[in-house]
Amino acid sequence: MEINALYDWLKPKSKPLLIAGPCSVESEEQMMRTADSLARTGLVSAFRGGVWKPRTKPGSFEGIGSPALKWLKAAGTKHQIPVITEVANARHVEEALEAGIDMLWIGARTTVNPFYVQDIADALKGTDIPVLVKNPIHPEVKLWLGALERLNNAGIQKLGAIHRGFYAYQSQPFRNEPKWEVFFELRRLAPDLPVICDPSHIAGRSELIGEVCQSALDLGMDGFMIESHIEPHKALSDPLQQLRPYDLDLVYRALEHRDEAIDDERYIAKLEELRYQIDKVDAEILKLISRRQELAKAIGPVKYENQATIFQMKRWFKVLENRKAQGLSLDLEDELVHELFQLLHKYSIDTQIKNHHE
Ligand SMILES: O=C(O)C(=O)C[C@]1(C(=O)O)C=C[C@@H](O)C=C1
Repeated sequence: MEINALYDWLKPKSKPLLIAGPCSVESEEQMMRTADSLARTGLVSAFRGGVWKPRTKPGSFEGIGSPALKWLKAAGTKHQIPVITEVANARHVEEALEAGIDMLWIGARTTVNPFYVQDIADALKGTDIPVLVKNPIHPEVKLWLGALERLNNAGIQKLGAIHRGFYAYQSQPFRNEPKWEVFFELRRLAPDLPVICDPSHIAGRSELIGEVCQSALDLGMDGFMIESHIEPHKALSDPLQQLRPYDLDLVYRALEHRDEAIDDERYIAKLEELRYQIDKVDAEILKLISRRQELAKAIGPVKYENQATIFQMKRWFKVLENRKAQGLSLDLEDELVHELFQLLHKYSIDTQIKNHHE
């Protein structure tokens, strides 16, 4: 993908980038008062505001719709700050462009559907408006990238991704699971793509937003889109996850900044020493995994000759239970051991199936 560098198209008021504004634009007064307060922080590089809101249940507040576009735009014009809203179809795109909205985002529930994304991309042909794409609700990195590629193919080069977490049945303590590993994979596949974090949708509760922001910075994300409302308790959508502008300012200023590359000799020497040891441990792990796979390969024919199933439930439950207990005594997290052995077991089974078919 041909992607323009983030700060070529969005002048930052602060770094990391901060986009903030209400979940929904509810009235001219609410938008303007929120924007006035946010502008006073001197931190906000763009105002966000939802105009068309995709809600889980019918009967919830679904946004003011088109009339709210001009309230959002007016707030931006007053403070000379670009404004961004969510679009979910070609009609939204046309209306947003006509109202002079400066940037667009595509929501998680739209990113999941290539038909919707293609419609939006077609409607954007011939423009060079910046577009940010939220991750699909489920952790499918190729679908996320696919949406960005559709926009890129339509000529949009001012692109970015928004990591807003992933739906999980009973996610705790957050509303959406961060699954940071999906971000690592996105970075690997598209290293030049700006990625910002939406801690409001991950956290779901305003008191957890600082913690999520710090994690995002620790991992090297480029900025944030955070929901902020002048009076969160009166918000018509997502009241629990919106911060007052004053509190947003406190949260942002408390963050500790990090850089991927640090130019300090002692730091580099210490890092290299520890990485050398990690390399050695990894080599041992790989040798052991290779031995485990060899044993799995040897077990396959024994089962085949005796018409036994490859998957052995009782043995597998015992393995898992026993390894978790061993892990506990080595101070390893239960989940780490669980996931690790799930993976080893999966490949052990795969190799037995493959071996049998060869
Ligand atoms: O014990 C076996 O039967 C194996 O094939 C090994 C193994 C494992 O990898 O640990 C793999 C498949 C079975 O479901 C149970 C355990």
